[in-house]
Amino acid sequence: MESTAAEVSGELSRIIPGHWEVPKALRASMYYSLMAGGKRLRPLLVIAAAEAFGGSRPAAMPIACAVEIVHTYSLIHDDLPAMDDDDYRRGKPTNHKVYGEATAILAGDALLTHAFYSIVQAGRRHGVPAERLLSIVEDLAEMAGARGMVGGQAADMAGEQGITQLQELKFIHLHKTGDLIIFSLLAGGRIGGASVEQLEGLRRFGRDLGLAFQIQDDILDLVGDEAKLGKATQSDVQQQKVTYPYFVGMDASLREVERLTQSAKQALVDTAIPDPARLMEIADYLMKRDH
Ligand SMILES: CC(C)=CCC/C(C)=C/COP(=O)(O)OP(=O)(O)O
Ligand SMILES: C=C(C)CCOP(=O)(O)OP(=O)(O)O
Repeated sequence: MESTAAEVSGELSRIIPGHWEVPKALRASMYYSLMAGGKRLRPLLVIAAAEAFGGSRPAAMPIACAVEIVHTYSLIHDDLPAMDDDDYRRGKPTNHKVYGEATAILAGDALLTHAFYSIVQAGRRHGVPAERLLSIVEDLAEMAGARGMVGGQAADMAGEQGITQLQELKFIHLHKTGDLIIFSLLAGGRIGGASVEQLEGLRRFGRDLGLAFQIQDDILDLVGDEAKLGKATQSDVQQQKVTYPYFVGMDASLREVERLTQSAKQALVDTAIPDPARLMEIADYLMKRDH
């Protein structure tokens, strides 16, 4: 997983074509957050899902980069004063702290737009059929936008004054975090030529994995090590956020991460996927992660 993540980082480091004339501060700000590290979880899922069906890694790579580009934009915007107002991300000062709010907003905008350019490169350079790319573009527009990640973030912002029901928090988790994880799996599956039933299995896997991942993020927000996480935890912020353990307690939250991870893996067992080992491995790794 580490070497695949390093390969993704290598690709991300040259994502903007060299001959494009891009204002210096904008280019620097985009690369600052893209290259600040991060687990590269979503690209790993794209590649593992593609390879689970015998899909080619070079063909999956532009899609893997696209989802990390969207994720990075979402973190830049999430950290802005108008949203979470965070000072640290991926172990470094947040984008707006270094480049200012205007450039940080524009870097996010440019990254989001660039994701669609990157998806198209899978067709231009690696011959991925246009019909598959159309479905991938459609999925990304749906799952990163108003019905997906942005919708989840909007619900999160609206609930800042106090979420009163676990059901509301689950909606936020499913969309602000889960949808991009589901997208990654579906896109990888599409690159590998997965059938409709197999895509449904990947969707079930992604849904439970995404929920487990965000509950784990909430747990680490309370008991995690800031140095390892590279971002502030609740011990360090003014306003306490309503997180999963707030509703059910820490022990039940840990058990829920385990239950959802098992349920995610079961979705793969129930679906005929030629080689699901790497996807299973990622699920197990995420359950034990400390950053
Ligand atoms: C459209 C936008 C801006 C989407 C942001 C989506 C997102 C998953 C933010 C991080 O959530 P978080 O605040 O729970 O995580 P962290 O602890 O990493 O800040
Ligand atoms: C969706 C959430 C919880 C925001 C952080 O995502 P990651 O934990 O994947 O962040 P990086 O490793 O990419 O920095």
